[in-house]
Amino acid sequence: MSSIPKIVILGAGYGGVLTSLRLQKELNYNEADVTLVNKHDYHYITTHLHMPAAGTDHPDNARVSISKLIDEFKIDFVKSTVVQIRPQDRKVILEDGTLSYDYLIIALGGESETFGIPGMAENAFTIRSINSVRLIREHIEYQFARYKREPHRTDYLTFVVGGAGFTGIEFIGELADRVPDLCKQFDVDRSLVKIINVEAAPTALPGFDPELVEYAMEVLRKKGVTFRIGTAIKECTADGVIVGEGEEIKSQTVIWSGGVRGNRLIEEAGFETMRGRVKVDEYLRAPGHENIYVLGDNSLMFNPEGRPYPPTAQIAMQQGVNCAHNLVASIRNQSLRPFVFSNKGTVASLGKGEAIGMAFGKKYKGRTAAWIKKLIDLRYLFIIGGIPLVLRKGKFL
Ligand SMILES: Cc1cc2nc3c(=O)[nH]c(=O)nc-3n(C[C@H](O)[C@H](O)[C@H](O)COP(=O)(O)OP(=O)(O)OC[C@H]3O[C@@H](n4cnc5c(N)ncnc54)[C@H](O)[C@@H]3O)c2cc1C
Repeated sequence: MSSIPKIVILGAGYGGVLTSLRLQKELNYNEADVTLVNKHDYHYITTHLHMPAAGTDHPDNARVSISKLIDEFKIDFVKSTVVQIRPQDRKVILEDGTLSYDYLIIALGGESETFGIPGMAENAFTIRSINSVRLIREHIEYQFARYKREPHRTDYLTFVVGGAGFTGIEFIGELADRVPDLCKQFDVDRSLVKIINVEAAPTALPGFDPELVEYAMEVLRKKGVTFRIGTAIKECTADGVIVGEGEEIKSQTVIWSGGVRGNRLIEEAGFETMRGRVKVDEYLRAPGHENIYVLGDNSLMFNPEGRPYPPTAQIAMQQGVNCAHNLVASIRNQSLRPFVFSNKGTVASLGKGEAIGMAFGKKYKGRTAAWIKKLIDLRYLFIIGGIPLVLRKGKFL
């Protein structure tokens, strides 16, 4: 190891940003050389992306410039795309250069998991980044404009959302709120617009309390959403989806939110993975690599009952804090701290003023849950950017 250890953090999402912020606070001058690499020069607030995707908010409100978050005197930021991780050489290959490291933090976020459904990767949209939601937002408006030119094509006005997990449900809530405005803007009869949610599992929002799930579905049904729960999508084509026993739902807009996997670069680097996620040790390190930490959607950890923790921003943030602590401890030859997840609860938005959630050991729904969701979002802004960021972005959340 060189005299000043080199720490390279891949990805400025929830895990990467929290690791960076903690390191810049805890490390002493010249104790380590820290580099943060990210595809874009902004951090995006993934938990907010369902709004710009549906068009109920502007994409800019879901992103923050990285230079406003980190202290560039303490952390070098490199805007680049990682193309290869080479653990055997302790190097990371970027699209425009190479970085060597003593400690590596992999926090590149997840990718959409299509479970091999034919045509899904090619024909469906996914809600994963600022660029992906810009596309969805524009596409939705375009369908209304197209319908006005070809009024026999009602498939332009049919929106299929695959998956009734967190992302799918939050997006549907926003889309259902957006539709009346679009109908007004394009002089379209609301009854012609269909929002269909198709979910293979026997319930929407698995893991949520059944009473809250029923409430959520009722709220969304009242907004005009049709649920096809317990129905698998067999294929996605350029003309729609094939579901169940071969029924075709014609649609020009399929949004897939049915699954998340880890980043492909991790498998390609030779790490052992399950759906692209590395089963990390109690200190968040990849097995056999004491100098490589894997966080957030790229890591796999199990709860005391032996079930994997779902990939969430909440766990990614807590892992970032723990990872920074362990990096500093490693450099100072102190003992590492095992990661213990502290579940603060989960809230799913159902559109304006409506949400369901479990927090502080209690169930919440309606306006109260929507307020808790807002508080969670504001807390996040405060953690990463303090009061100035809360004042700048908070009003949009
Ligand atoms: C619509 C939606 C709503 C959600 N709502 C919630 C919620 O309410 N609560 C909750 O807890 N979780 C929620 N989640 C899940 C949560 O957003 C993720 O679990 C969380 O973002 C994971 O954090 P991460 O640090 O692993 O990765 P991410 O936050 O995804 O960050 C990964 C970063 O790596 C960058 N990157 C990727 N590939 C490369 C590359 N090759 N080179 C360079 N940079 C790269 C990306 O640009 C990104 O900045 C939601 C997810 C979605 C999609």
